[in-house]
Amino acid sequence: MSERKIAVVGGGSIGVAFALVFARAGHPVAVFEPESGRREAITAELTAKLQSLAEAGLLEGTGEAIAARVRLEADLPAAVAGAALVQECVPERLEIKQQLFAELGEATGPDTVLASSSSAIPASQTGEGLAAADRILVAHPGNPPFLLPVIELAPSPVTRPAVVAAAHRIYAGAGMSPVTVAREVEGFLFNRLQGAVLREAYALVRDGVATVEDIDTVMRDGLGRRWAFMGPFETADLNTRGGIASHAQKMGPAYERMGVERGQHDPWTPGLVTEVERQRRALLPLEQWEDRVAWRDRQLQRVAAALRPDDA
Ligand SMILES: NC(=O)C1=CN([C@@H]2O[C@H](COP(=O)(O)OP(=O)(O)OC[C@H]3O[C@@H](n4cnc5c(N)ncnc54)[C@H](O)[C@@H]3O)[C@@H](O)[C@H]2O)C=CC1
Ligand SMILES: O=C(O)[C@@H](O)C(=O)[C@H](O)[C@@H](O)CO
Repeated sequence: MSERKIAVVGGGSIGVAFALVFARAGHPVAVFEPESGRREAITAELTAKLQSLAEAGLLEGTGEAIAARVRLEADLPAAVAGAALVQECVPERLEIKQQLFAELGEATGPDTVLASSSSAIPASQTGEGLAAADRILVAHPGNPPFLLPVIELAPSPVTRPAVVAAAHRIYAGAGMSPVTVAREVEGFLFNRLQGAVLREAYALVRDGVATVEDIDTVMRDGLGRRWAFMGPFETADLNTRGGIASHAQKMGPAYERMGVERGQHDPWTPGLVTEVERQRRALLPLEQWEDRVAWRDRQLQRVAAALRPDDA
């Protein structure tokens, strides 16, 4: 549990979710939301989410005690005063974020981490020209962050490493799974991966290959089940005897042709496959492959049981 204050700026979908994440971890949370209708809805939304988590057995402590740590502040300076970290959760519009971060730079001390929830806008754009740019980074969650623990930390080239480390500690301490994006790109990791799937899904509908419903069924009843507990590399590694190098040999040419069809020629070159194989073998020696495949199937059984309809 941490007593360090967190400020959430923007009380919409993600702002309320982040307020829950940090309050659940014991932080006092200040929320600044300028729109009165939204502000009036925040407490009830927070309470409802906490109650649902408690009913699912996913809450340590009482919802009331957690909600009591969240306070709505009437103005921005009061909300961010003394905060260890500010989580920006305003609309995905560069001009709004740039204006806000200019205000945040003025209203906070040199040790306050300024984190943007942005889905795709790099910190180098959000903090462009600001003295506080060296303490701005993107900390992008999946929605909702109180149930999807991954958070991708995307610093700009001028973000101080100590700021990234401080952010990592705070998010990890709040039960999240921080990953650090090594080089600044639009959309970071989560939305680049999600975008690759969505681009193909839209193209398949455009070309009359499948319906929206059938494509979602392939994801829900297929890929999504495996991806609920494995990433794409571990999935491929366990799909093929011999591991991911064997998978690349068997499937690489077909995936390359599919990419060319979409105007994207990114072949899995021998050097790239060697590097991916090196990283995978460091995580799972081939002699453990059979055991890991058995683990995979046990996990899929758990997922199947969890998703079984209540009236089954
Ligand atoms: N909704 C989602 O699935 C996810 C959203 N994000 C990102 O999080 C950010 C917020 O997204 P949402 O919560 O969905 O948006 P939202 O529209 O639900 O909430 C934004 C809130 O910010 C308030 N706001 C507007 N200008 C403000 C200002 N200057 N200062 C303080 N508050 C202000 C609005 O009144 C509104 O309540 C966006 O950058 C979005 O891309 C990131 C991950 C997932
Ligand atoms: O999909 C998510 O949860 C996030 O990666 C997002 O950024 C949002 O979906 C975003 O694309 C829509 O606000």
